[in-house]
Amino acid sequence: MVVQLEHVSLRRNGNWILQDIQWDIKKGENWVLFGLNGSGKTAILNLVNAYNFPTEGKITILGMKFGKTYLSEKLRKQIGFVSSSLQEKFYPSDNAFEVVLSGAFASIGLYETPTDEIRSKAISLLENLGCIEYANRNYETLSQGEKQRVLIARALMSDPLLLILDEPTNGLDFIAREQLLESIEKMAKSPGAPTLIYVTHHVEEILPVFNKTLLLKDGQVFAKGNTNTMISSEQLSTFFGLPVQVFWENNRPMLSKLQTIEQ
Ligand SMILES: Nc1ncnc2c1ncn2[C@@H]1O[C@H](COP(=O)(O)OP(=O)(O)OP(=O)(O)O)[C@@H](O)[C@H]1O
Repeated sequence: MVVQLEHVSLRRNGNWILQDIQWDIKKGENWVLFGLNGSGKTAILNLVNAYNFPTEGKITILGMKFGKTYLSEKLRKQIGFVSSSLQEKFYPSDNAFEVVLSGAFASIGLYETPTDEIRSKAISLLENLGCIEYANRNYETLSQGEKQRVLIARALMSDPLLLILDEPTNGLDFIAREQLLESIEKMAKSPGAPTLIYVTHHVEEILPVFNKTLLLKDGQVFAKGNTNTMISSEQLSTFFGLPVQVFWENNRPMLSKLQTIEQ
């Protein structure tokens, strides 16, 4: 089991943000965590990353039970995390290559001298993710889409067993989004790829490699299972409380509403 959440609940300022979450992620599965704004997606990720501890319930990640202790450095490196909120944390003067290299040391900024092996690994990840041509550019000069790809390459430097992609297409235009999704699909299909969790509130971004989906609503699991059953007109109409239609084209879903939404 890669991730196991057993009856997990989280309370903040007197409110239950998550309630009784049951979620098992097995090797060979890639999950979409789908929910509207405020449904608790970030709260779940913060638990899986061990940034927060649950108020109730048990969490086991990569065979390690989380208690009220810090994660070992080793386990921390086995969980990759890519989020647009990370983009602000790098030193503007670091180039893309240095940002990727820093992933080998789980550091922001480069303080250790990378070995030749680490350097060649960074180069091949930059190539695989289609960012080699801007490897020497300052990170701050890259577009949002370019930054996201560099961050994925960085996360892969430590050979994570679990990689969390938190709304990675935020702020991307259609072309940049599709390019990023293609890179993610290629990476997910490559040998030794990590188990993926893809967090989104856009149905259109769900790639065929994401065979499982958890629908999160108001801090609770609304439903979970195979993506094609979860992302269906029937299931999503109940989920949104609004009649919607899901169309599948080239193994990708598209969503359209069937009536006006009352404000
Ligand atoms: N420290 C806190 N105290 C009180 N409420 C909180 C706290 N942190 C989060 N919340 C609330 O918990 C709910 C879930 O928040 P969370 O950020 O996990 O949602 P989300 O699904 O990631 O949303 P989005 O898609 O908008 O990022 C929200 O209603 C939020 O206001």
